[in-house]
Formats: sequence, structure tokens, C-alpha cells
Amino acid sequence: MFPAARYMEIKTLTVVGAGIMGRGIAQVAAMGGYDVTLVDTEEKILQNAYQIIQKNLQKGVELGKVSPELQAASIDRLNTTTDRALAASKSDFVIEAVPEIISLKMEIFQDLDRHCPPHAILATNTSGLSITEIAASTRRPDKVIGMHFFNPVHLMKLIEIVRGLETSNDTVAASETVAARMNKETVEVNEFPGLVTSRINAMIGNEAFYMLQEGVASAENIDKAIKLGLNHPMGPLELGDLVGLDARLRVLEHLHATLGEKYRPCPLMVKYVKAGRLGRKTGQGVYDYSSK
Ligand SMILES: NC(=O)c1ccc[n+]([C@@H]2O[C@H](COP(=O)([O-])OP(=O)(O)OC[C@H]3O[C@@H](n4cnc5c(N)ncnc54)[C@H](O)[C@@H]3O)[C@@H](O)[C@H]2O)c1
Repeated sequence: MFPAARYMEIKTLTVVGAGIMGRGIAQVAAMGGYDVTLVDTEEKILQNAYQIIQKNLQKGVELGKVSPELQAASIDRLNTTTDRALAASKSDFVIEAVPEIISLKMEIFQDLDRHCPPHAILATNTSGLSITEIAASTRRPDKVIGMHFFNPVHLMKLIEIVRGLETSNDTVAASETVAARMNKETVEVNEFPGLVTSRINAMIGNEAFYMLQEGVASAENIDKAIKLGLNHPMGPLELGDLVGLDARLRVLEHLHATLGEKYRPCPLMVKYVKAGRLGRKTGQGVYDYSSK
């Protein structure tokens, strides 16, 4: 049992990074009733994210899953800015979703720590980096935690709540509250490379790439076999394209460095990333999306 929670009520939530994950997190946070500020480096990235959130909410209304009132209120609660320091200074809770590069995340956490009020909790959506290492760049490691969301954020039910070495019970409790307001289920995981889901997923995706490289079967047939034979909702190669092959590669490189040889990234995946074939977001990955 946790002691009675001793965190301040969370009203304002900032999301840093308006990419695939950040915009989804901003959407579910606004739907959960928080005043949300979405931060990125360029205005045009923010405008794009804002439009995608609007489109998702509209689709939710058309499908009868979101009420028009919730749609309007969520849009009302959502702001965007390129001024990270200003957003941080008004935040009770921050969720970082910038690319999976440890030096970038540490730099951002150091800066957030400088600008956020002392009570603010700082969460990272890292897929596999060390929460403890990220927390060490701040003076509040007890208030740093991992919240690992899944893509697409507005549809996927789970968040892995990840404890770093010094994450406090109050920080875990506050993050559980935020997750519940976002209408998500949680599992608590102790920090370890790749957590539960990324480690298994990266291995399946890597193995599928090795099969493609070895000519075991076509991409379509590898995906079809895993979907229809093993009952996965998506094939590992189409999932890699959805997640982004650069993000997938970074997770594998980290698992390889920390857990050993069996996680060595498939050379074909490395080649695709070098060619800029990153998946859906660049129009081509394993599959070609240019005409879709
Ligand atoms: N894509 C997934 O399926 C998935 C799932 C779970 C977790 N994650 C993790 O979420 C994080 C983000 O992944 P993504 O797929 O959304 O990446 P993405 O590349 O789609 O988005 C990252 C965004 O961060 C922005 N950014 C870069 N530097 C910044 C800075 N200094 N300040 C503010 N914004 C900055 C970029 O402009 C970009 O819009 C990564 O750590 C990734 O491992 C991704």
C-alpha cells in the first residue's frame, strides 16, 4: 500500500515533443481535463500536430466515441508553443516525447528542472532509455518517472509506469492518477532495458527483418503469417513502419549495448534507416506509402 498521496493537484500538463507520440499524449491529456501545452521546436510542427489532434477528435465524434462537448472542451484546453521555458514554468506535470537520444533527453530534463515549479513531476515517454540516468540530470530525481505510452496513443489502452532508482511512491501515485484521467490502464515496471513490451517487440521486429534479409518469405507473407498464424493484430514489419524504423533501431541498439549479442540490429534495418526509409512518416519503409 502506498501512503496517502502527497503530491499537489495536477491541473496543467506540458508535453514536450509534438511528434507521433507527443501529439497523442496531448490529445488524451486534454480529453482527461488537463490544461495542456504542447511544445516543439518549430511552429509548423505544432500546427501539423494540432490539425492531427483536431482530425482525431472529429473522427471520434463521427464514430460516436467522443461527445461533441468533449471534443470542444478538449480543443479549448489545448495550447501550443515553441517557448519551452515559459510552458515549463506553469506546469504541474510534464511528459517528454522527443526522439530517443539520451543526450537530448538529459539536456531537456536539466532545462525543465530549472524552469518548472518545485512540485512539478517530470515524466519521460522513453521506449527503453534509463529513467535513473535521465533523472540524474535533475535536482529532483524522486519526481522523475517513465510513462511509456503506445502508438496510436488515443486508441491504445496501456501505459507502462516505470520507476527509476529514486522515483518516489508519491510520484508513482501522481502518474497513476494522470493515467486514469487519460482513461488508460497501467502496469508498474522496474527500470530495466526495454521494459516488458519494447524488449519483446524489438526482438520480434528484428527477427522479422532477419527473415526478410535471408529471403525466408516476402514482407507481406511474414506479416500475414504472424497475423493469421499467431493472432497478432499487426504484422511485425508493418508495425515497424508505423512505429518508425529509426525509433525501432535506436531501441535495438540500446538493448544490444546493455543486454548483449542476441539484440544486434539486423543489417537490413540499419540500411533502410541510412537510406531515410523510416516507415509511414517518410512515405517508405519496408512498404511503400507514397501513393496512399
Ligand atoms: N513511435 C512510437 O511508437 C513510440 C512508442 C512509445 C514510445 N516512443 C518514444 O517516444 C519518444 C518520441 O517518439 P516519436 O515516435 O513521437 O518521435 P517523433 O520523431 O515522431 O517526434 C519527436 C518530436 O520531438 C521534437 N523535438 C526534437 N527536439 C526537441 C526539443 N529540443 N524540444 C521540443 N521538441 C523537440 C521533434 O521536432 C518531433 O516533433 C521517443 O523516446 C520514443 O522512443 C515512441
